Amino acid sequence: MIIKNGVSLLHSPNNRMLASSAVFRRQEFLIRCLGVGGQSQQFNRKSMPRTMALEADAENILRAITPTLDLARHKGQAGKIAVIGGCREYTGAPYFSAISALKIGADLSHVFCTKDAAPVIKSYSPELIVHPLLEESYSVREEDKKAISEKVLAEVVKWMERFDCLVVGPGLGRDPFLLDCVSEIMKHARQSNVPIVIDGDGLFLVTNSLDLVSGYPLAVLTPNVNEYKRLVQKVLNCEVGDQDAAEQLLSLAKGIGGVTILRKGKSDLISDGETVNSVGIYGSPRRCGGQGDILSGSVAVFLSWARQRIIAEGDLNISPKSPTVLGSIAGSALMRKAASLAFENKKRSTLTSDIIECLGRSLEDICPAK
Ligand SMILES: NC(=O)C1=CN([C@@H]2O[C@H](COP(=O)(O)OP(=O)(O)OC[C@H]3O[C@@H](n4cnc5c(N)ncnc54)[C@H](O)[C@@H]3O)[C@@H](O)[C@H]2O)[C@@H](O)CC1
Ligand SMILES: Nc1ncnc2c1ncn2[C@@H]1O[C@H](COP(=O)(O)OP(=O)(O)OP(=O)(O)O)[C@@H](O)[C@H]1O
Ligand SMILES: [Mg+2]
Repeated sequence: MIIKNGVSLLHSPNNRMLASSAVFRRQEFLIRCLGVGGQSQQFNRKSMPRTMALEADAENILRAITPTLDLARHKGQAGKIAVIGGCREYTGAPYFSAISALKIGADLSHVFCTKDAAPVIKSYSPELIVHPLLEESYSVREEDKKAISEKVLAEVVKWMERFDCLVVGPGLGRDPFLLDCVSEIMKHARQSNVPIVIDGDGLFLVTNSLDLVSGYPLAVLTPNVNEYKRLVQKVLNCEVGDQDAAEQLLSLAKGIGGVTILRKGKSDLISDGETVNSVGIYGSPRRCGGQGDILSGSVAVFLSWARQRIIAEGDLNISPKSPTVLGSIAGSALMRKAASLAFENKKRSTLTSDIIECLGRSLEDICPAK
């Protein structure tokens, strides 16, 4: 392993899974430990026993990718996000994700949800653009399914080119017909090179249909404890505790062809199959539902911003380089800072909406608007 200017390269000599993988090719894996200001150190392969994830310099990354506010910019340039989610049972999750994207600084936030969910989501906020497009099996006759599926896809495709990022899954539900339609939407997004953040029931879908994301470098998966467990069982055919956490995440991201995975937990761990970063900024001990939804909207915005900057300016002179990893680190850090701030005020009664209210101030503390 080499640690140089806060960036460490390492490998895992005991990792049979990686060693046996066709893609391993003896390369070394990058683990970021930015901002530690440590001495450069050299390790050879044998002296490094296992993969480690070291803390990312999230605040610097946030500053590097957040666009300045400029009177010359027009609506849409700070990001257009679409959330695919929202069904009869769950209307909060897509709302939390989409409104978080706006509160962080995206210009436009759309929600594509089922017909039942749309009026409810619209009533939470006039800021969101809500499309009542998706259908669940109960409302569709068997003989109409093909035509309806084509209509849904055609409607979403009309908008697709305009989006900087999709978030697929918050409150989507697991209806098979609906998930088939969403698979087609994802295939189209992929053909159009639109980044996709996949969370909640979107992870249920891709765990059962890995081809939807496998090998797509603009995909970010944001599993919670249960979602991660299901992915590990499916892809690595083992259990979560069977391997060191960072090493297992690296194998998993590699196993899905280099997608980025943000494993949520006490510390968030992020890997694209080449690097492992951790974000352990103090968050909140409250685990109320909906915090993962904030995270998905947050990652979508920062990923869009990182990608825009990289396309416009080339090398941003920060590490890591990948826009999906940068977006994940920034999204995680901001969510955790906002959760900590909300908890300071609300303690045991902290709710997801309290955290959303703290997103703006948390970003302002790191990158002031002026
Ligand atoms: N207000 C809303 O509309 C919300 C809807 N949500 C949606 O609900 C759907 C299902 O998401 P879930 O997160 O419940 O699915 P999971 O598969 O993660 O959870 C299923 C079950 O596991 C339990 N569980 C969750 N986290 C756990 C942990 N850390 N350790 C042990 N057990 C745990 C839950 O209590 C639940 O009974 C998704 O579509 C999601 O987006 C959630 O995002 C929460 C908020
Ligand atoms: N033990 C923990 N300590 C501190 N922060 C945590 C912990 N677990 C999760 N988080 C943070 O909370 C956020 C949401 O993670 P969580 O695991 O609750 O997602 P989720 O189950 O998908 O949430 P949702 O209810 O929205 O579906 C993440 O950004 C993560 O950093
Ligand atoms: Mg979730």
